[in-house]
Amino acid sequence: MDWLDLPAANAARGFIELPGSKSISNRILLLAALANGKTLVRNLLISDDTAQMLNALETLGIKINQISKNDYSVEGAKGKFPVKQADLFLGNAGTAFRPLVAVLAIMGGHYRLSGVARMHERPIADLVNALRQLNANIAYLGNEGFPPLEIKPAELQTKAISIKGDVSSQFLSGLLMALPLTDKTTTIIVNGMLISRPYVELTLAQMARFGVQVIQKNWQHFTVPAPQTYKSPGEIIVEGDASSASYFLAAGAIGGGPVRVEGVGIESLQGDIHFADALEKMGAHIRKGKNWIESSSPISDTSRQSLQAIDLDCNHIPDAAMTLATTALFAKGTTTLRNIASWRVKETDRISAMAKELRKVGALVEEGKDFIRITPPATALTPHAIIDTYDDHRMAMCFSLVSLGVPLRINDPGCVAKTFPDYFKKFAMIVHS
Ligand SMILES: O=C(O)C1=C[C@@H](OP(=O)(O)O)[C@@H](O)[C@H](O)C1
Ligand SMILES: C=C(OP(=O)(O)O)C(=O)O
Repeated sequence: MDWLDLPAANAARGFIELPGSKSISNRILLLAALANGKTLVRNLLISDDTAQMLNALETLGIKINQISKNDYSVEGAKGKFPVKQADLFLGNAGTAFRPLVAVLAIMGGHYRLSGVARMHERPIADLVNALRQLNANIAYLGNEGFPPLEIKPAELQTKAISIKGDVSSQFLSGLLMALPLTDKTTTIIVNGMLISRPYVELTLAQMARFGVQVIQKNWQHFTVPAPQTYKSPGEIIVEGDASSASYFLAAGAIGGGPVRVEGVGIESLQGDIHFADALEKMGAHIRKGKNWIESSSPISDTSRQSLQAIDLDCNHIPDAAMTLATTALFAKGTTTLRNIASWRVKETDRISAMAKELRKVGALVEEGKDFIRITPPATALTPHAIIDTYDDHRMAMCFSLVSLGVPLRINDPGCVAKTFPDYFKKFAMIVHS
């Protein structure tokens, strides 16, 4: 295993152009592949997760051309993938795996979908159960309730279906994107709590860009008129990734700043732009524009002051909330991040991984089923900790912030390739000693 030694830095300031949003990139690729007409996708995120989606779509017979580094043209297949039989490997990309299961279940072909070992531990039963209500033919090839899956052709029955929303919003997003392609209108009822709601809003917004409408009564009741056709909007520019922005904004709030991220701003639909509001609650100075956000440390008349701890329900920002956990190391008091049960079924058990690694730098940490509580060490952070990253890009990126206090080693830094391959190069551009 390789590692990266980060020296201690005492300031953060600068400007970062964000890579494209993972969530938007993979939605746009899928919808462009299903659309009528050719779509030019600009500023696509180039990372493991988007590579999984691109490879899968090409395997399914979609013609995709790379025009320049981040610009791709996608030839839409008018709602039907040309290839009717395929084995797809999707790594650990939830934004590829979940929507593709939903779309392929209604495609009338024979498909197998698998991923890395961790993907085979990430639940998918709620989505499979919803699709089975439509009479989709889906079998578990390994453990019941988890990938890998096999999908076979089936005579679909359209009707009202229900889905649970408390494990992952990606199941509902997948259904919403797939159902317009069926023959008849379906109603979806969400049973119980819907977590990570901004991602469902993002799904509906991307579908609307392709001319497809969903009638929504509230967040528990959706009617998907069908058949509908996705129509290429011609050109789409993918906005910057708001979750990736969180590390730089936190650095600005901890290390003086200003740090400005360019690519997302007040008009963004990505839920993770609200990470900036959480930083503001901690005392950071935040400025926002149409296409940028900037952070600086709290300033008093006389000196730079430290951040304050917060107690926050993080259900709306599940990914950026992880950044709050390491930012809490630089805040006065005890920070509690609540309503984060989904962390346990993502790239790793993120509550347990975060607790274990935070303790290595001297924090006092309490964890529960759906919360984490962090008190920074009374004196100073422990220098030279060796941080394990659990093949979780966000663990690696979050812990880079510790270098604003003390030097540390980050094991397997390459795991950032899932969403941000040149993260550490960009991080080095804004930290100064
Ligand atoms: O739909 C999406 O693009 C995502 C939804 C969220 O997952 P959950 O809905 O499982 O919380 C988020 O954590 C993930 O990184 C991306
Ligand atoms: C949870 C994440 O990824 P996925 O899309 O694989 O669910 C993430 O990027 O933090």
